[in-house]
Amino acid sequence: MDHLELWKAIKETLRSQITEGFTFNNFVESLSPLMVTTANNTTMLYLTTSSSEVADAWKGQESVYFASFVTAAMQATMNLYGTPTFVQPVVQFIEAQPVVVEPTVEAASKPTSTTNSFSVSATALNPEFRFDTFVSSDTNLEAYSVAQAVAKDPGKQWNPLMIYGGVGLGKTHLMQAIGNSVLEANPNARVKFITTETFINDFTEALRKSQDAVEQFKREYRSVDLLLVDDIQFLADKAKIQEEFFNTFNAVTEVNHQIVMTSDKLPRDIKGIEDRLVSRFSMGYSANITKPDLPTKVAILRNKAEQEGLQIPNDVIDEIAASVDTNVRELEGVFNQVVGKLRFSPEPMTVDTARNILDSLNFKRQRTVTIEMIQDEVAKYFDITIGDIIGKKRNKEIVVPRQIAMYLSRDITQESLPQIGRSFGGKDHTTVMHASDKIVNLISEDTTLVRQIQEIRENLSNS
Ligand SMILES: Nc1ncnc2c1ncn2[C@@H]1O[C@H](COP(=O)(O)OP(=O)(O)OP(=O)(O)O)[C@@H](O)[C@H]1O
Repeated sequence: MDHLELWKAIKETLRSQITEGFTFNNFVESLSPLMVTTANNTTMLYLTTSSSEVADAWKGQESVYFASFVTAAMQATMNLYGTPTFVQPVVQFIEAQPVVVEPTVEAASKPTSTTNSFSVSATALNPEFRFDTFVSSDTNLEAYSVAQAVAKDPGKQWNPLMIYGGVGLGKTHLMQAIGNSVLEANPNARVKFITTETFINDFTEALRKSQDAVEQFKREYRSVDLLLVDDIQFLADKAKIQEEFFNTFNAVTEVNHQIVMTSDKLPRDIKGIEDRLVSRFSMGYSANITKPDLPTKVAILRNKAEQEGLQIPNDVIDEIAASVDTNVRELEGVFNQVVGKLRFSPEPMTVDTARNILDSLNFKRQRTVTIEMIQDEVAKYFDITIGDIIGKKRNKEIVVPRQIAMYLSRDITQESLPQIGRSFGGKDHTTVMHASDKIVNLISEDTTLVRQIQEIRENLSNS
């Protein structure tokens, strides 16, 4: 769907949902779609307005009202078309002439013409990705602190900086926060943010065009003060591109300019990356970001609500945070959906209405499962006693359930091996390790065991 069709469909949705709101209609009518892009599983719709009042309203206090309506309608429209991405409408003020919006990854990487002209891509930094909008906690503190140090003194101690971790955990946010911070301190700094995909596209395009284009590619990629490269795992198995990246890397770091990269894992764990690149990447500092715990998720949502001027009851925020256990991108997406739907709903914004919406979106509150709960469930399932589970009997009818309980305790709870051992009648941590390894090995060949474990898991989540 292009930006025109998407905006038309959104307007239809808005029309069918809004009964009052003359001002709102004026607001919607003053917006024009500029382009739509999708990156990092988020679809962004850029809208422009020539009304400074509308632009101010979008940014100011009224944004609570306008933005959440437009976001919810955009999400509803995308859902209708079966596109499960997260959405973000962006409104920009333009004066009489249209402004040129810097192309994002996809737009930028497309060839702009069929002539021989060549230009490398420029991707704008997201102005929202700043240090002050990033919630730091134990799960990202190391990356957050080093990123701040790099932003303060780029090209010095931590070069290159590699931020690695799972999908949607804030790697791009932190990396761009460095860029935004460097530009704030020095607006003339040459900061270049690209995804690895853009690098590959640019280089391939330059090779296809001419030697001059390749020279231009080299000049532009190598003459930066700060190079931010997202998702370098996509360099894997691309020998020619890796060679060019290696040269770019050397050119930038040799003159003490800074490189920051993100990746889904440590470079040495990415298959298909040449050793010399792995060794270069390991020269600086690698910082890991892991999944946020519950207090961090709550803090992220409170922060978001505050930034957007939304009055959301604390228990509603807690309920959303406890229900999404994947990553921050999904957490924010679910938050937007729940808050958007609550706004359309005639029901008051309570934890019960939020719960109903979460149920309809298929998000269940994650309960904290304890070792004791697992022992209890396993004992019930196999019709034995807790005493058997934590005791020392060696007959098969007891030993296998005990091993299953240890395996599940290791898999589901956050407890350490020694702690699990203590909870099983003071056993050694190696006993727990062997027991759960045994089950892991058996799972691959024993379908009855797989079914039993599955049923116990289901019982645990339903109890
Ligand atoms: N600690 C945090 N505080 C505030 N917002 C966060 C935090 N972590 C992640 N986010 C938000 O979550 C969303 C996803 O983050 P981001 O795009 O940086 O993830 P990523 O790790 O780069 O994911 P991917 O691997 O898919 O590229 C962004 O909107 C970001 O602002």
